[in-house]
Amino acid sequence: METIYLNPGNLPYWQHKAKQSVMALGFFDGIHKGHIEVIQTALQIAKEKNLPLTVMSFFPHPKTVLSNGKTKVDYLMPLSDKEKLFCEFGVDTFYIVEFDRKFSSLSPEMFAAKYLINFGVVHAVAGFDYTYGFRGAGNMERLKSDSGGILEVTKVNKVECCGEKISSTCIREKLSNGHVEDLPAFLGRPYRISCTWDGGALKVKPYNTLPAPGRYAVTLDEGYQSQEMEVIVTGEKELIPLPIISDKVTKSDADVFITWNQRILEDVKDSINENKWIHSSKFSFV
Ligand SMILES: Cc1cc2nc3c(=O)[nH]c(=O)nc-3n(C[C@H](O)[C@H](O)[C@H](O)COP(=O)(O)O)c2cc1C
Ligand SMILES: Nc1ncnc2c1ncn2[C@@H]1O[C@H](COP(=O)(O)OP(=O)(O)OP(=O)(O)O)[C@@H](O)[C@H]1O
Repeated sequence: METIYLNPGNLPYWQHKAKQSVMALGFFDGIHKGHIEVIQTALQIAKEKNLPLTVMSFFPHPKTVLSNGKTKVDYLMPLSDKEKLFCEFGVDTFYIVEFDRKFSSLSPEMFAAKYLINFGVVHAVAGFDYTYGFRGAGNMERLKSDSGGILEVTKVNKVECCGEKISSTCIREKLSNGHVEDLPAFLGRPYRISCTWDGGALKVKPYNTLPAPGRYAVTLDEGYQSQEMEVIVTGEKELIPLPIISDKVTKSDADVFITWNQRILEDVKDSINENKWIHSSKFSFV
């Protein structure tokens, strides 16, 4: 899979290079079951038409840009994880448009012309609530006419869980309430974040969001080995591993993944007191 960052400077070059494709559209933070339905629908159409599958997303999040940085978005995954998942799904090209004020003020028709038609898109796929263009005025009902009737358009119906639309927003809410055990039903897999282990602390990498304070059962994955353990998330958003680990994790500055299985305790004060020594001394897993 090829990942292409689009900005006004390189747009003509990539428009010229682009081949015909079926394109899935959206921001896709966290890649939940609704997003997967959009990608799989687009993949099926691409196979039927014998065309490559492309995805067009944006970065940073429109809410952050349009609030001049005042609204902070708790990203569910960094772009690198999104890239890996899209690659596994069979996406051929992942376009990431630099979302800035100038781009946001494009009319729906201009977006369709410059970013879809001029990119060789013959069929666009997005969810029932996808919007585009200045003030989000474009929607799935008008995408065909915004493209001058050229595009074929497929609208994916709402994917729900327990009567609720699955969305990145509701996953962020579950995280902020510590309900990590609910997330597999929304994501289709458990919630996972990337960290680095420096031999003394677990540091959360940028564009990953911790759940609410509490004590959690997690799986720590170091690439070649994984182990069940517990961690504490403090009110200061620190991530403290508890030393109840079976195998040794020896490497310092290692990239590790934490999969969140269950919250065991909501109130972390007792857990932190029990494990005071963790704060006072540099420790390694035993
Ligand atoms: C060309 C373009 C212009 C946009 N302009 C705005 C805007 O002015 N205001 C806004 O809130 N969102 C704007 N958006 C964001 C969209 O409404 C929408 O949030 C984004 O395309 C992601 O769609 P999704 O949330 O359905 O994935 C724009 C998007 C595009 C593609
Ligand atoms: N539950 C869903 N069912 C069907 N399509 C969906 C669903 N959620 C999102 N989509 C579609 O997936 C694409 C990406 O959507 P987007 O990134 O806005 O997801 P979201 O989960 O709705 O995010 P947010 O909560 O920030 O609005 C869009 O085409 C959108 O319409």
